[in-house]
Amino acid sequence: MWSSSQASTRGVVEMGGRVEAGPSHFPKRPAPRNPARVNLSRTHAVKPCSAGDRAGISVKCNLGWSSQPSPDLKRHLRGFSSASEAVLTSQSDLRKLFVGNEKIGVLLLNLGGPETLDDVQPFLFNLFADPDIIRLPRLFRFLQKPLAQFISVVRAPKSKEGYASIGGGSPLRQITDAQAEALKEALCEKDVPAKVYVGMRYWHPFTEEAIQQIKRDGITKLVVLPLYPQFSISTSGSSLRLLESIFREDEYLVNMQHTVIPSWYQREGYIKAMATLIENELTKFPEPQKVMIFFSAHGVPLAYVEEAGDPYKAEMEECIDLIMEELEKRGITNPCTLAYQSRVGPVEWLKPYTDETIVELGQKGVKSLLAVPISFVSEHIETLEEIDVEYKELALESGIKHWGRVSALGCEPTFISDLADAVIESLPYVGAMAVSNLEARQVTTSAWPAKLCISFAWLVKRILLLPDALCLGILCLTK
Ligand SMILES: C=CC1=C(C)c2cc3[nH]c(cc4nc(cc5[nH]c(cc1n2)c(C)c5CCC(=O)O)C(CCC(=O)O)=C4C)c(C)c3C=C
Ligand SMILES: [Fe+2]
Repeated sequence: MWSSSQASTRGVVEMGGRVEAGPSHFPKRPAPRNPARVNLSRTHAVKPCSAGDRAGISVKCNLGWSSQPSPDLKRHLRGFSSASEAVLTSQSDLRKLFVGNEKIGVLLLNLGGPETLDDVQPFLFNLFADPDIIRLPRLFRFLQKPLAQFISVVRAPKSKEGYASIGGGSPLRQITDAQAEALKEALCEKDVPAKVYVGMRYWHPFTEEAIQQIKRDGITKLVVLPLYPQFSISTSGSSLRLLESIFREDEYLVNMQHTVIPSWYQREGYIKAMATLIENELTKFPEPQKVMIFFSAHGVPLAYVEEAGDPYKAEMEECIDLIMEELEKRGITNPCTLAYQSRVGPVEWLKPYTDETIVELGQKGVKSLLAVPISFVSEHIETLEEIDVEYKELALESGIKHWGRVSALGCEPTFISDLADAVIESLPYVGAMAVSNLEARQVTTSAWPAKLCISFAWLVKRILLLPDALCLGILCLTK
């Protein structure tokens, strides 16, 4: 098991070994229970399915809607049913998935990013206006938007510099669109024709726009798939909460059958694809077996995990255990370490921090480092600028001689095929939204601890680099 301090040291101390993996192998490992997950409808953890099921599927289908399950789909679902207690048992159950003119849609949820430098400030406004990013006490909710306006205006110049250095905007939209297209094709090849939509949280195409298109297209069964492998309140949670509020207001959507795949970091295809990227990158080092595999995950404030029950850290650690187990099966036994990057604000975030860990590794004599971004499946500002430029420079200054970085998965075929399988395996769970779930979620939300609410003043201080006195003023305001 990982702990904050272990993560940065054990792999180093035990050069040639690595931090011990969890006790079981991943096909049997259940997803940890997740108290903070949004219950949009019937969320479920999709379990890995056998690679053998996928072999030989080469049926190209025409675009359009299927009204009958194909033999391939039946085989998929049968495999899933016997392997992991899926709810469908008979042919007539299977047919229920496709009666009449059912239209399957997949909604990919992602963060979104500014496409031009002019978009940066309004993008930041949307981000900071999100109560899952900056939480204000109920009494001060009316300040959310003015505060977001203020912070976004002050932070924009620094953010713009970052986006300017990676070509003038975020590549997220293009990459996510390409992933959507690839997923549609993969589903089609598996004989499950579906439309794939992209709904971004903070920039175009916004989730609301995707939902309008889903309604115009008359989708009747929707699979909601956040593009974050691990669940966090601040990412998938925020997107699902927004979606839930959109659904609640809309009669069509309340009645539309849907399901949510809340996280999928434990899936075999994803784990194998990550392991392959690492394996390939290791060969580029002069002495591959001596390279420290350095997993760098996006951080979240510690209170999200410790107070609000965010499963993010647990899922991250399990994910890394699984990747290392897979590498071990391939005879790769390099040391590894996990650290968290991109913190904003002086409140404590998940530790160890990436920058501090790099310096420590240098001091401990590590000479070769392979950075592996682990919390996101697209290239973005934090891989292209923070890791490739800032952390690389820091590493070289700290005595690291050889630096490498694993690319984000993007449209890697094993990964996309696995996402398609996740969608197919989720179809038996598609069902109508239960009102009681909505109520349950509202209770969960309002029960979030007050500590999260007041920590925002410190966040604001750090984002704006404000002096302590002013920060204390903001803090007093919120108490
Ligand atoms: C799993 C991934 C992410 C988590 C968890 C996350 C939490 C989180 N982020 C901020 C503040 C900012 N994030 C910004 C950009 C950004 N964040 C993620 C992913 C996660 N964030 C991505 C992929 C991106 C980049 C998008 C792109 O355009 O390429 C930014 C803006 C960039 C900047 O100015 O630095 C901010 C600010 C908080 C506060 C938080 C948890 C509470
Ligand atoms: Fe972020």
